[in-house]
Amino acid sequence: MSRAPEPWPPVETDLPQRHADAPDPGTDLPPHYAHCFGCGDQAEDGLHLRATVGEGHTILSQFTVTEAHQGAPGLAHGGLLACAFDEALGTTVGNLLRSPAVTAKLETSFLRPVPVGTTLFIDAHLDGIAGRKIYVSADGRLDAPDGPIAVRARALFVLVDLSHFVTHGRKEDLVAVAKDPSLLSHRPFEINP
Ligand SMILES: CCCCCCCCCC(=O)SCCNC(=O)CCNC(=O)[C@H](O)C(C)(C)COP(=O)(O)OP(=O)(O)OC[C@H]1O[C@@H](n2cnc3c(N)ncnc32)[C@H](O)[C@@H]1OP(=O)(O)O
Repeated sequence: MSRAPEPWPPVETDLPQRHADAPDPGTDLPPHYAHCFGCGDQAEDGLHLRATVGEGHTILSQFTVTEAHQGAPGLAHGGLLACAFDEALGTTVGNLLRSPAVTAKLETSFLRPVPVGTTLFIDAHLDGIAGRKIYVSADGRLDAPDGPIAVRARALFVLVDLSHFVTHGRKEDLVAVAKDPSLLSHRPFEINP
């Protein structure tokens, strides 16, 4: 299998415009949903990823690998690392464009093992937009913002209407959110951006 990088983004794109209401660089972002496996503070054994807005088109996230995240003894599970990148990339799209979007495609390259106890520093970047398609990529570094790269990811997110979540979400969870809106982040999306 060739390791030659394929062109990225794979189609012609425009540079995404940061939404006028995107949080300022340096802002620490709250969990977007309390029960989100990636960032939720009520998701036991979740990743508890924390994200801070960076300059330009970037968001910096970090999470610490725990015993609950193992694949092999003492090492993070690769699928779980992919989950962390899905979250970090989705947070980047959602916060900088202020529009709901879902992951359509996620590609991860695992370059180094990630031991339990490691903190991964994930630097995610909005790369391009083509209609509803948003291209994003990220590097994950071991134990420091300038540590060695352990994981790389790139993804296609597709902008969706909020009705996507109402149509497909489990009813009892939607009802729970309606009863307690604090389960969701306090920065609601615009319905018609
Ligand atoms: C602040 C908020 C923070 C949020 C963080 C959350 C992080 C976590 C994010 C997730 O994990 S979301 C959950 C996992 N993803 C899903 O459940 C999505 C499931 N898939 C779908 O619902 C639909 O397939 C989807 C909305 C992605 C697309 O369906 P649509 O009918 O709306 O659109 P369509 O199929 O026409 O695709 C739109 C464009 O995207 C392209 N596309 C869609 N899926 C693709 C794919 N897999 N590969 C390549 N291209 C793809 C498609 O070809 C097309 O390109 P063109 O506009 O050029 O024709």
